[in-house]
Amino acid sequence: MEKVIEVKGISRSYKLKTGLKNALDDVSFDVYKGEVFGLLGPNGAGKTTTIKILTTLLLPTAGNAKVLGYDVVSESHMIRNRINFVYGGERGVYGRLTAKEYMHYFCTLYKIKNKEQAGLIKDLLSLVKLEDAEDQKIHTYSKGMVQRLHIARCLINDPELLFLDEPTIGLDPIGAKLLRDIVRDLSSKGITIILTTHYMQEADELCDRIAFIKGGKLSLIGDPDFIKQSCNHLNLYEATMSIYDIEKLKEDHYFNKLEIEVIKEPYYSLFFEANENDLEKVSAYLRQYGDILKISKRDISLEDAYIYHMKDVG
Ligand SMILES: Nc1ncnc2c1ncn2[C@@H]1O[C@H](COP(=O)(O)OP(=O)(O)OP(=O)(O)O)[C@@H](O)[C@H]1O
Repeated sequence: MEKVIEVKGISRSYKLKTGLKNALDDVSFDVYKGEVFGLLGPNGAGKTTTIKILTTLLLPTAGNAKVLGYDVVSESHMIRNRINFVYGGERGVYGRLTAKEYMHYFCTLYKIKNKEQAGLIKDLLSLVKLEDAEDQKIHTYSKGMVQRLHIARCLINDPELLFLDEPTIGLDPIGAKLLRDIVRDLSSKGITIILTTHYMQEADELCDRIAFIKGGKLSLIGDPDFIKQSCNHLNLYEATMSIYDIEKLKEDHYFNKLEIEVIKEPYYSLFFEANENDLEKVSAYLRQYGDILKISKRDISLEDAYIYHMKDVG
């Protein structure tokens, strides 16, 4: 498989008054052509720093990285024309322009020939489902439309590699779904995509492989199933039952990470982790609190795995 990104031991530190801050610490990974690769981690983990280094906007303080075969430090000029990026919640749009005018402006910046601009703009605005709003001024756009316009803009230079940093942040569920559909569409066209997101369901849906990053270090890398399987030892249950002493149950240390949802008293849904792997034994224990209507072991989600692996992050 062709590697489009090769990261070898990159670090990035900042000098602060309080000492040296390691934003990235000896991170290594590869990304293959055509992948949707997710970088997941809490705020301040080092995701944006990684993306800035790979998009040649920031220099690493140690290690090296190649993008499309070129070194991000010494050959950055060879990389820039062949990649593009969108930061979530990006402002930087010119509200008084229409989408078409905005795209023409960027086409000119990207030195697209005048006679090719109209056709390209039409195709790109239609790809991001903005064809009906192309003559509308951008300040009338919803957040989701603005975000899709950013995507259209970053496709002008026909990039082989796209960096999307929290592309669905602040979007409503329909706007976010539209954007995910576009990401899938771009991926099916062979564009390699590096994605950061705080939405685990989104990462699970879109990413071929995922890297967990915390405290500037890469902690786990693999496809979503592999990441979930890393938590196979967790015994997660969900139950629907009547409970007559909910306070007693809340204090029972048999249940870890207990979440309780009231359906209609005395009926509740319970979500919890137990040290016990045997459903029968867990059911027997639970019966002291009431009658069980339904109980099952729950599959491990990417969010479960994320919470487990990030648990010691403050
Ligand atoms: N210019 C800077 N000077 C000092 N520290 C910085 C600078 N830029 C980033 N950092 C620090 O580097 C660490 C990594 O930041 P980064 O923006 O890469 O995190 P992130 O994973 O993208 O977080 P978020 O999810 O909040 O976007 C943070 O602790 C941040 O405060």
